[in-house]
Amino acid sequence: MSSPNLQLPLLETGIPPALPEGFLYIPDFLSRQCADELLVQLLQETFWSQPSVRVYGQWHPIPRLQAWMGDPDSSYTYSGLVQAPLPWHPAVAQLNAALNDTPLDIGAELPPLRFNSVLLNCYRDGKDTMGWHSDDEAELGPTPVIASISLGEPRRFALRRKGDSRMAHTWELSHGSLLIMYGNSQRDWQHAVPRSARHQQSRINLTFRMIHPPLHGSGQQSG
Ligand SMILES: O=C(O)CCC(=O)C(=O)O
Ligand SMILES: [Fe+2]
Repeated sequence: MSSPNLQLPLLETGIPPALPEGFLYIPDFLSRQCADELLVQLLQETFWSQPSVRVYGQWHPIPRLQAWMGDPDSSYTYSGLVQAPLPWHPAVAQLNAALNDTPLDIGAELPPLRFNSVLLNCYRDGKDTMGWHSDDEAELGPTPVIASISLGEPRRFALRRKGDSRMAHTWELSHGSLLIMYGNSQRDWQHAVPRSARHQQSRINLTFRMIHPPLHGSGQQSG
């Protein structure tokens, strides 16, 4: 997949802040055309579902749509349920291959981008959200590398330090952007996609992950 520059206008918060160690943001990872095509294709062709998760003893449907894709051995425990992955959508497999081939020279100790699964989230509009969490489940290993690709309406992404309820960083993840979380990002930080009244369009986010068997994690996400 080629990735010439995206020429998107700078959005209100389009200039990302200086990010803490463990976060790398590349706004123009995909070309505009590639991002447009992927968005339409994945909105239509993904087997989206809206699972329920248990929060303080009560079951609630998650506030967005979701799908897991990956190699057959990459099942994942999510809020106590073992999730078997869907097979790779060809376009998502191609994106994974493109990530594998992406050279990242950021002067940090970043292992190669190798992933065996991807979690897709579809935010139908600004009412769909992702609550504060870290992707720190045991099967992701102690210092997971997660590659997050955003398509569609830019939504605000927020970071806060674990143990501190104040938001420390927030910026919009643009159409076709790539955010890499690595190192101690999941140990030290939580992230979220807050609800937003002014967003009306759909957004898809793909988080590529490497899931290491044995698969005995107890992943909990706060919706
Ligand atoms: O939608 C996003 O940008 C974040 C998704 C996320 O945090 C996750 O899938 O764990
Ligand atoms: Fe996450």
